[in-house]
Amino acid sequence: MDGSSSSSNSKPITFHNHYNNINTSIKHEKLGGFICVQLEWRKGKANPFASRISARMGPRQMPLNIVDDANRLPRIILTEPAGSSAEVLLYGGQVVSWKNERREELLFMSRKAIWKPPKAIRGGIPVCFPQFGNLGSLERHGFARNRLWSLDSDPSPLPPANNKSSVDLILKSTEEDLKTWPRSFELRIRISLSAGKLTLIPRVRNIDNKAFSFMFALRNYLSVSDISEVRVEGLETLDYLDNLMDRQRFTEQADAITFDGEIDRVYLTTPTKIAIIDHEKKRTFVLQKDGMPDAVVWNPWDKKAKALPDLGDEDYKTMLCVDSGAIETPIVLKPFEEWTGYQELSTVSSSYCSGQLDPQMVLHGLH
Ligand SMILES: O=P(O)(O)OC[C@H]1O[C@H](O)[C@H](O)[C@@H](O)[C@@H]1O
Repeated sequence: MDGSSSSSNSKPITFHNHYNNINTSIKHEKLGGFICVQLEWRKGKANPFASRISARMGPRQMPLNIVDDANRLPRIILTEPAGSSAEVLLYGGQVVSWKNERREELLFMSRKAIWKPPKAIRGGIPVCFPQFGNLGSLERHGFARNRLWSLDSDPSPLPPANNKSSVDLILKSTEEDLKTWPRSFELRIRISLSAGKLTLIPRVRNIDNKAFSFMFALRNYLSVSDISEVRVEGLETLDYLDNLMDRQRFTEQADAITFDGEIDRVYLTTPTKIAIIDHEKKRTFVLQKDGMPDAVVWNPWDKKAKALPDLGDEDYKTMLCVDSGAIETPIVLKPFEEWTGYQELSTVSSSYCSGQLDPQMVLHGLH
């Protein structure tokens, strides 16, 4: 779906964009049940923010492709020439879909996901900030995943993004958040799509006058064909904290992680590459990360799945969370310091049967 193509019956309307208080001119058209809007930032004389956006985008920059879906949640559609796509919600700053050039969905989304604030959406790539799990006094996994983020007009020092395949989002502390977590921050994320690759660059800036620390994780709900046939390589011999055993520390003994029951572990100080091998699909996800030394592996299995109201009873069979995180050692920022993380998800086709896959080659970049 490409909202940048305007149709003859698309009529421009003007509305006040409450997501970031910018007046925008909109062309809208019906596309497969969505209202598709094409945002054209209008240079606002009295609005320095809007002027900055216009300056950044320049006259020839493609407009962002934003649709307001059936749940009234604005989502940004990213596309790239090879034909893959990604969809990102302002709600949670969350990637909710990533499809390859054959239009196959690569991320898991619960069939019972609740697409309504204040619940976090069960699937895609939720952002866990400033807390992971229950490791603190805040709501589980922090509040970032259930806040409405804004488009980020000034992603510097990153260069301006290509609006067709990339989007910059920002979340700032609200009055309400400051009551429970009294630290002023700016949390940014750049989400970029290229052929076979989805890249997320999160950043946290301390705009407070005192230092603070936080945990951070990108929870990757990967779509797999059958969890019993999946193996994860790259975490062997590492220490992990087992959330199912009061966070006791163990050392991984297996050659690779396979699944036959509930798992909820934080692997510590992992290599920068992890391979998630889906035998049935003959597909391997390669997770590359930086600035987020830990990796969480989570599958609720049958009992927990039944207890989660927004997860289908059988959904655990087709999902696996492998997260990038900075969890065991929280990140500390002095005033005006910024932390930057990096995550890249890509897929390679794989088959043990045909002997095409050597996991070591995938992990060590020899493919
Ligand atoms: O249901 P959520 O808040 O998304 O959390 C999902 C799961 O995440 C973590 O891995 C926690 O350790 C689990 O206890 C929790 O069930």
